[in-house]
Amino acid sequence: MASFEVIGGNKLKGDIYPQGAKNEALQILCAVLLTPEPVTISNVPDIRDVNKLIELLRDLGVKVERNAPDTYTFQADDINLDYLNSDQFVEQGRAIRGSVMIVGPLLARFGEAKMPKPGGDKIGRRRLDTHFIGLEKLGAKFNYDTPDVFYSAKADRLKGAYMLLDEASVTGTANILMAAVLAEGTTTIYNAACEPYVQQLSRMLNRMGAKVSGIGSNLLVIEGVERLGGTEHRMLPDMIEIGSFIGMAAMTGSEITIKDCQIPELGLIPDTFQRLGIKMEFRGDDIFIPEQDRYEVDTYIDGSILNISDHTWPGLTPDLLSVALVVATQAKGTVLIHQKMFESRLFFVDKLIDMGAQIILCDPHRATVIGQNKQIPLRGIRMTSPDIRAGVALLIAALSAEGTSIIDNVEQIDRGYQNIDGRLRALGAQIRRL
Ligand SMILES: CC(=O)N[C@H]1[C@@H](OP(=O)(O)OP(=O)(O)OC[C@H]2O[C@@H](n3ccc(=O)[nH]c3=O)[C@H](O)[C@@H]2O)O[C@H](CO)[C@@H](O)[C@@H]1O
Ligand SMILES: C=C(OP(=O)(O)O)C(=O)O
Repeated sequence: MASFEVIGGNKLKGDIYPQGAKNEALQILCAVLLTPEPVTISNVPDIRDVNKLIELLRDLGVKVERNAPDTYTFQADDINLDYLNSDQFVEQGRAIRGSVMIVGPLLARFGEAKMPKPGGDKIGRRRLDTHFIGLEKLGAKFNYDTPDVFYSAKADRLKGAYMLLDEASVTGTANILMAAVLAEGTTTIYNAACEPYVQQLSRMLNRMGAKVSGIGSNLLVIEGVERLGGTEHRMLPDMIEIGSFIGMAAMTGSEITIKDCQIPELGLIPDTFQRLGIKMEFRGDDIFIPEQDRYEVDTYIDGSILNISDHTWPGLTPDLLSVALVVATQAKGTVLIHQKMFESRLFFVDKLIDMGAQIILCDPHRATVIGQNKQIPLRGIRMTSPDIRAGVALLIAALSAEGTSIIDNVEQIDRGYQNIDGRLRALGAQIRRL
């Protein structure tokens, strides 16, 4: 297990480029299974979860060529379905959340798929009913009854259907969409997730010859086609990384420019940090965060305490609440952070409390943060990164803290942040991988 040693309290300065989006990459990579033709993808982040999925695809028979550090060509013209029965596949599938999205494409193209319970963060219950019920509506038959939680599914040609999802699951929508594009007839997915990731996937599928409409809304209509062809696709910048950098700049009182952000795709993210008091300027497509020694939390119009909570897109993504929470610890004012979707994502506040933050964990979903207005800085401690976003929030806390912090289990951070220590050092951070 690797660790970071962080000597906090330094101001950072400079430009930083966000990596390609992790959660988009996991969808887009699975979509290469839908065609025997080459698919070239650029702005692919060099992070653990994405590299693990690329390895899984390669082992499944996909030809993988790395044309540049962030660009790959994939060709799925010789898939070895027997690989799905191997122990190695089970191990790979269990290691990442995104692996579940091979099921839709495999069912659509080959009529069968297998899948262990996928991995990802242990941040609460992460059920897959939405995926499976949607695929069943298209005609797939699932077998769930295995003691080692290994799902298998079969289908003759899938048939389009109407479905109202019980929740707007992000990976669930992507999985069903990737199956529906090759189904016979029309599929309607109502209460679909509409994150930029799903929009990007839909546009890529259309470039491959699919007929997806309603992109960006919660009503997707898909007219099935016989086959899909190759395409080129460029990943969006990672909006969660952009939000993390905004929070990091504020906590460390640093002047930072986040380059090429595709600002129109960020939804409520900039607004949320502005409500926490962080000043920013949009300079073309860059976000400039000026040096600020203090920032003050907004209240509602009637003067009541601000509540920052997650919601399905276009609401605020749950993946940034840990960062918003850590930023609030040094703001002037009080904020209620309400994590509605996941029940185990706020427990990391214990570590922030050990660092001196004033937080009341009201219940597993809600924490009240009483900001210190930078009068009492956090202090460095030794801590463990419990999940990817809590990990980055603790890293931001450590960068702002007085003294030295050690963060253990940084593999969690490496799942989604490319060479984070190197990139932060380039901004002047004192961070070392142990
Ligand atoms: C690989 C990937 O892309 N992971 C993301 C994806 O996970 P993933 O696709 O696994 O998450 P889902 O969208 O399925 O659901 C996330 C959680 O929110 C709950 N839920 C979901 C929708 C809803 O309308 N109401 C509701 O309560 C679900 O029950 C579940 O507990 O989306 C999550 C929600 O944005 C993000 O945190 C993850 O980073
Ligand atoms: C929870 C996340 O990832 P995963 O779904 O891969 O666990 C995340 O990206 O914040």
